[in-house]
Amino acid sequence: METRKITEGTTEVEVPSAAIEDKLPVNSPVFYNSHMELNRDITVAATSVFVKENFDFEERPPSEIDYVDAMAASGIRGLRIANEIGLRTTLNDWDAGACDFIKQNIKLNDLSDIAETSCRNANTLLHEKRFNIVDLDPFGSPAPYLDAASRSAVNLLEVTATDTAPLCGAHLNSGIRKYAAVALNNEYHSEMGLRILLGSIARHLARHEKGMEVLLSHATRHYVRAYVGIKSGAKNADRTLKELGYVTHCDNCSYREWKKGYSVFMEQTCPECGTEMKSGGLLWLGKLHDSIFCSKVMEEIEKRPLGKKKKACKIIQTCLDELDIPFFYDQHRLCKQLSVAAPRIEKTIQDLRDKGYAASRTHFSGMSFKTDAPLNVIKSILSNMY
Ligand SMILES: C[S@@+](CC[C@H](N)C(=O)[O-])C[C@H]1O[C@@H](n2cnc3c(N)ncnc32)[C@H](O)[C@@H]1O
Repeated sequence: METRKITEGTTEVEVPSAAIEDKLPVNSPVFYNSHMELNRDITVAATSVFVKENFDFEERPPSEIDYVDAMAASGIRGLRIANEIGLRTTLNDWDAGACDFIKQNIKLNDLSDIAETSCRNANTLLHEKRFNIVDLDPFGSPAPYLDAASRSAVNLLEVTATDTAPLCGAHLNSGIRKYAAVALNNEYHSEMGLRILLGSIARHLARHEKGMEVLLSHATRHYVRAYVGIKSGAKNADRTLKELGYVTHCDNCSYREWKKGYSVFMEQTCPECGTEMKSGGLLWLGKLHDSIFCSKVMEEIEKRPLGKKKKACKIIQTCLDELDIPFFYDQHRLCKQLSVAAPRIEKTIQDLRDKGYAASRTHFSGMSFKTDAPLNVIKSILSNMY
């Protein structure tokens, strides 16, 4: 089989040439997606910050903190964690061909003292063994692995989901089956997807009497990614579950309301235009980022030799600047409803701030913004009628 060496950060791995050349590397015996280098760059920076800043890890050398790359493929993600941060790493994949590549790549990076191969079903491994940090990066949905990962993870859980159709409401029933939640497929569907995933993670952790704190989460290209710090104990689990709730949305005029809680009463008729509204949930209505954590991730990205430094900085900076409330407004959609030309997004944000409201751009979409202003105020500003 023809293979090629590729480098990400300061780590080199050998992968089948077919994995690099194919547009969708489905014909390769081992999966490698170069488009996910950005995701891995952020993983290295975020994991490094978590380890440095975590109280529980004080005085412990990185080689005593264990990280599992539960779906490792070539091993690139976990090898970067071992090589670039020095954590004790388990690289797991149930595919024997992938494990051959992992073994070879451990040797290639001279990491045999801190990295080991495991060739098992991720669920079996995670149900049997606790790891300080668990990383899930499956094909498609992480839903089948969330229970085992929630049981295993002691300090940090990192999850990628590429099944955006169920998460964002495009495949409604699939989303209900996988995440036990109704996702609304409207203009803020990317934020909906991230919040549905976080809601599901919170409920899985709660079963194991663990709460969570969202340190960083983002929706980028075809995937969503979450980094959640774990707080063990029933009280923390109960506190976390209080951040879940429901949203109602009017497709006609974009009015939306959300409420935390399990038995909340919400208006079904839009108070703005009288249209029947749609309800979504259960989803995470808490914060999507921790600003101190994100500032440190930003500094870490700046310091490190990362291939996608510029893009990574842009994502984290926008997350940092983003008003951390649900849900963003799509300016084009609002302007279409009003039959007015869309102004520059900066102007809208400034106008909202000038009227005393909080407003910001959002990492979810360049043509959208977040604000605490009511819909009627936003619309009068957009139509220059305020
Ligand atoms: C998306 S790839 C992982 C990519 C890798 N983390 C990276 O950053 O390049 C998913 C991998 O999970 C493996 N996999 C799928 N289901 C699994 C399971 N139940 N247990 C263990 N590995 C699994 C597949 O063989 C595949 O190599």
